[in-house]
Amino acid sequence: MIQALGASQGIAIGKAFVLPHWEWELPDQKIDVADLAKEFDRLYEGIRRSKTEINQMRTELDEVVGSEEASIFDAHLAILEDPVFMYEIQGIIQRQYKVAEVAVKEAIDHFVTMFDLLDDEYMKERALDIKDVGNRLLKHLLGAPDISLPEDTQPFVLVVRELSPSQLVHLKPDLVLGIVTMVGSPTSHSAIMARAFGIPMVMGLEGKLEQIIGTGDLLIIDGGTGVLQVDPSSETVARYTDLRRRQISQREQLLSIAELPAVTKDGVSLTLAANISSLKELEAALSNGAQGVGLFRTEFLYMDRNQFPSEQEQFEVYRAVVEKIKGETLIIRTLDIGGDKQLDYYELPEEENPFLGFRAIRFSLDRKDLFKTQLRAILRASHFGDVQIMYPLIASVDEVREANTVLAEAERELTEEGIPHQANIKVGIMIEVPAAVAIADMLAEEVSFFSIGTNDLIQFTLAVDRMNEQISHLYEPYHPAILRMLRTVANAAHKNGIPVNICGEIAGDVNALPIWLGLGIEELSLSAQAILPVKESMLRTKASESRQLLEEMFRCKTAAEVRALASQFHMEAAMALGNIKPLI
Ligand SMILES: C=C(OP(=O)(O)O)C(=O)O
Repeated sequence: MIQALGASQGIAIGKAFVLPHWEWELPDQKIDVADLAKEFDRLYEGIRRSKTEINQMRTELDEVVGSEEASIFDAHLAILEDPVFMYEIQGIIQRQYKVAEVAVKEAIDHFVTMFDLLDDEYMKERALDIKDVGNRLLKHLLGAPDISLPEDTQPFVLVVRELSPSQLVHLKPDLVLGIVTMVGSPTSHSAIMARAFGIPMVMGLEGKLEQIIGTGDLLIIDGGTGVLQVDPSSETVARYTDLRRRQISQREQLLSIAELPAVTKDGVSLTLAANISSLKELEAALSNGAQGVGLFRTEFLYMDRNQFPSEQEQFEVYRAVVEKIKGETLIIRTLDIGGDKQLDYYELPEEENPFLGFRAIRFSLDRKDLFKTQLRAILRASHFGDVQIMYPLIASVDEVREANTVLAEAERELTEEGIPHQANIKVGIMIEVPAAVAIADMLAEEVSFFSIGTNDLIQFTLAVDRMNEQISHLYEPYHPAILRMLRTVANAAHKNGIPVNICGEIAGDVNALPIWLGLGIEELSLSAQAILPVKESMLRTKASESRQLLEEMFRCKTAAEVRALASQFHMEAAMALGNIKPLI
């Protein structure tokens, strides 16, 4: 068994097809000075063909999975128009008299090496984009065919060193059972698209691909746990076949509770809202019974494009979302850029610790022009439904007040311009910085709700980088320190009569449900796939028993003890109903 990173849920069992690395032989010749112009013409023709092809793929993808995913190709077009990339290629041709193919290859290698050295997940993804675009350009210059997948064979599990979005777009979901890549992280564009296509995927295998898997090997991949089995025994195949069948039928059965209210056995309700970053994700969330949106990560509207989105563009998206959720609440988080989320068209300063740096509300308060544009768009959308605003990474009362001053200005402007919007829009904050926990009582007096961003709160509290695989075992949501922080925040909020939401990934862990019920949390905001499992858990859980369990958890000194209590509670409730049997 090999442990990799789970990037797209689901189990795939099938024969491997190992995609060869995209490498071509390049002509080993120099050009005459007199032929320079001709060589540039060849380069420009290659660029033109590459752009046409990318535009075609963009249109195809738009039809299949939607414009959000298709916009990945805007980043590819931007590379072909990037003056720095182009100067590098032109410079090599002009100064070293190298043919266009060699110049393109050297430019790709130069930028990819530079980005890889940065040891930054985002830049590594950009390196992958450059390689993808550069290879396409090379293909056109050389007149080489596309590397194609077997079309007329049985469905297979695709194994590839790294997979670019443009390779992924050509995959036929009914032929590709699953995907294994050596390189990449679950936040990469390829992983996002695999999830959109519903193809199970594991990423980040260590070692040499060809030493691990060969074409024709039988593979099992579990995109939920990140487990990969190469040439498994017949017992393992039978076990995973059964697990796969049960996962599929569990998902189908769960759909039957999509319309039921999320209420515990003893009548306590908890709103189960959705975390989304696009309209496309909203559709999946709604079909899973989401009650509104608890976290709209707006930064994705700012990514994969060439400039900041205008007020009108943002307004149209926010309005479309609030209209789609029909009377439910939409919580829009203002731009949380920085950290691992960068913009191609705006250079954020290079930082030693970007997660602790110039990001989120700090960026917005520095660029009040951009912040006000976003607030105006949100306010305008608030005329069409229940929209609330949420500021990210708040660490002080001052930040809330300063942000509210910009909000008041935006509101005044709209009033003066006669543009309709909701008066006194509700404003809440993310609680994700330990300082905000310590002053939660003071912050609670300033805002209408809290939403605990456990992803960041855990990394900051435990001093464990959430992106660092080497210390991922220390990233522990069930740490007693985290439990205590959650209690501090819940108590401060409830004392001031404001609700508390949880929007970090831990909200989707069914074992954690008694913690939320015990603390009296009002809303969980979840990814689409997590909504129904959590609801199912709620329907067979008693809030009164959860409160007792939480008391016991608070007496535990280690995360392992807390975890054991949580999972035992969950298993007992499930087994009592006879709807869970141990999976493995
Ligand atoms: C929801 C959160 O924010 P992010 O978008 O950074 O995951 C969080 O930190 O829990």
